[in-house]
Amino acid sequence: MSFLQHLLSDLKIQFSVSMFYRSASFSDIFSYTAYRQLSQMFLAILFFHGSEYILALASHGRSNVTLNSLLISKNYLFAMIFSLLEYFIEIALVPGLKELWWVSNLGLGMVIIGEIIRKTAIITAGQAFTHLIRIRHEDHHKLITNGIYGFVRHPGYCGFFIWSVGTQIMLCNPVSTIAFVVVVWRFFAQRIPYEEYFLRQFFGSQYVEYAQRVPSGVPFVS
Ligand SMILES: C[S@@+](CC[C@H](N)C(=O)[O-])C[C@H]1O[C@@H](n2cnc3c(N)ncnc32)[C@H](O)[C@@H]1O
Repeated sequence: MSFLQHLLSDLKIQFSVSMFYRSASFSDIFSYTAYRQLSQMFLAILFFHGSEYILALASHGRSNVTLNSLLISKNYLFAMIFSLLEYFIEIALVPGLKELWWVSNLGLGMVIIGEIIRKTAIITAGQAFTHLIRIRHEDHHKLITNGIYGFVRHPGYCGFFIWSVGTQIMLCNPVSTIAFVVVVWRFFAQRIPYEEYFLRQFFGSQYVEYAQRVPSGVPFVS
């Protein structure tokens, strides 16, 4: 073997060895678990907000859509930052908690199902689905009772509830899971009666009959 071949093969071995040690120490700090769960979280958030915005553009047109349609409020940002802090603290102190893969995969399933329910609602309602609750009737606003609205009256909220709680179960975050259930449920428990007050004004007995026949889709909200 020539000198050059020796040198190249030495370099190859050293490179492989250093790669091995690099990834070994890297995996001690940023484990596969953290990498996978945080990537799933990042993708879930990116897809949720991106698709909300794109569907709002498709239904209402560019001139009627602002960045508010990304649905990123201060409270929401606070909740997500809190949940990431919880995740990092727990993975450092009790890493075994994050290894409950059946829990994490259940959360991932909820994220996917919640997303499907919400986006099906947005597509079914079309122009009737506005991010701000309508308080004045517009001629083109028709009552939607078909498709997914035939099973629950508030599939958009039902989907978001499942999606948001699912993100926290996916991260195996016990504190944020409970906090998200309480906060998101309270938010919809107040919003639904307010929204339905106007829907009854717009559609009268047609809405009353619909509300009697079809459940809200948010637990314990009639
Ligand atoms: C953010 S969207 C949520 C819709 C619904 N609550 C849901 O969860 O799928 C709120 C807008 O949808 C309208 N809306 C809600 N239910 C509706 C229905 N069944 N038919 C037509 N418009 C509806 C309301 O007037 C409001 O402006």
